[in-house]
Amino acid sequence: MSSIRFDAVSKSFGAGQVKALDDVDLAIADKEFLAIVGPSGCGKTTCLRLAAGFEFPTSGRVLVGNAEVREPGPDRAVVFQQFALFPWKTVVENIELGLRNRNMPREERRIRVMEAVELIGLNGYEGAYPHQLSGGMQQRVAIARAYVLDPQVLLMDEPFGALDAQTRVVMQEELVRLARRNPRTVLFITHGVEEAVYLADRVAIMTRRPGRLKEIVDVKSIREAEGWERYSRIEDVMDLESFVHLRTHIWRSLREEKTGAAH
Ligand SMILES: Nc1ncnc2c1ncn2[C@@H]1O[C@H](COP(=O)(O)OP(=O)(O)OP(=O)(O)O)[C@@H](O)[C@H]1O
Repeated sequence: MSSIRFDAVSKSFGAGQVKALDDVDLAIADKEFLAIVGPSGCGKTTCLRLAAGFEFPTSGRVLVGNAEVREPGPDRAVVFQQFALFPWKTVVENIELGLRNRNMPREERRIRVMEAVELIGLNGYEGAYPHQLSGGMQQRVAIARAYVLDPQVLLMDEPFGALDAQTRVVMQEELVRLARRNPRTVLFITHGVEEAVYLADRVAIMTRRPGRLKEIVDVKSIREAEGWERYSRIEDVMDLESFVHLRTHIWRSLREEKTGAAH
């Protein structure tokens, strides 16, 4: 069981001058994919860093699998926008780094890494160095590095933000495929409304800073009712009336926050 729960979480920085989060209650179910969208600076990354154990709430509690988060742990893997691969290590060496840190025996490591290489479609590039790979391939290595640890929880902060539009689409489609084959509890931060609707089971919309939860949109029930899963291409899903409707709804809600129309 690897749910994530924010229980009345507030977070301030710098002796309280900057209030980033204000009384956030949010529950992400085991194996659920939840995306957070919200205006810049509303506290999205702060939510993720709290779940990762890189930061701690000023008040309230963050729980992963019913245990309060007190430090980073192997049950949670984090993927950031900047891939942060080691340039002097090959694809395989980059992917197996976390397993080495866990003192996993060499043969087991090899099997796990090869499975991840296969899953993420990097066969043939095992010995390549990051500078020999495109941005999309580098990000796939970063995602494989997270998956190989077989974490119960994946925390992804704008993981495709630095990619060009076409590569981004390929990565989004791949993540959906991976999520179906190997579901994990995912907290996904994005500025992309379409990306959120395409990937997530639910989309949480945050208010302007100090970030509070404004609304949670249930995408999964509509995705299932409207049979989005029949389509493997993002553009076909994005064409569906039900998709457009959800996207527009979230856009409006976000625009209210940006322009302050709701305040
Ligand atoms: N370590 C820190 N020290 C001081 N202030 C911080 C720190 N981390 C975040 N903040 C502030 O907290 C607020 C929320 O930041 P956060 O990065 O969580 O927002 P965000 O929603 O992820 O923003 P963006 O969409 O622009 O990435 C911002 O005002 C930011 O300046």
